[in-house]
Amino acid sequence: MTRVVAQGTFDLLHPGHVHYLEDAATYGDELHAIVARRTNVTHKPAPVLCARQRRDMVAALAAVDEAHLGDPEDVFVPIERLDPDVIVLGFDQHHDEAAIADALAARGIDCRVERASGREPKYDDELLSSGDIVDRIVRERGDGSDGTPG
Ligand SMILES: Cc1cc2nc3c(=O)[nH]c(=O)nc-3n(C[C@H](O)[C@H](O)[C@H](O)COP(=O)(O)O)c2cc1C
Ligand SMILES: Nc1ncnc2c1ncn2[C@@H]1O[C@H](COP(=O)(O)OP(=O)(O)OP(=O)(O)O)[C@@H](O)[C@H]1O
Repeated sequence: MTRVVAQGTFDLLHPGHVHYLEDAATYGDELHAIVARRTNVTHKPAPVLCARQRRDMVAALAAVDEAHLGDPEDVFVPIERLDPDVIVLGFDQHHDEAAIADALAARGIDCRVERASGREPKYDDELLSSGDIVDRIVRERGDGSDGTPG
């Protein structure tokens, strides 16, 4: 059995997330998804949804065998427990493959690091970004200041 790990924030699921997880699943037999804790999402606004809700939605996707809450402090704790054969990074994730490979080697974890493919929108109006979904909600539902009902 080849065990694969994917990870991300997975706030407000959209087809880009589904693409990433389906692509990651093709790297092995069993896909585990790690859901980032709010305190570790420092490179963009904090997620709207709590970590348990994000985990439960990711776990409901067909490509995912198990979804796990990330560790709040040490991101390598779940990796040590799951002991994957492959970690598949998202196509646009800021993580550096070589740095992760070095950290894995330092901990004696024998695991390769791959990068998933991206997914283009299928049609004009498709939103493939949690941040863009939030922006559209704020713009179109807003607080009533633009005349629309709050
Ligand atoms: C191998 C790996 C393991 C990770 N494990 C965790 C974890 O246990 N807990 C956590 O909060 N974040 C973890 N992260 C970090 C987040 O998933 C990630 O850095 C980021 O916050 C999510 O970014 P994105 O949703 O923009 O892709 C891990 C990242 C990597 C690369
Ligand atoms: N269009 C897409 N194609 C492929 N993978 C995607 C796409 N959008 C997101 N992903 C992947 O899903 C994973 C989790 O994404 P994340 O939770 O950061 O959502 P996001 O919508 O990209 O966030 P935001 O747009 O708010 O920065 C990341 O690895 C990311 O690469």
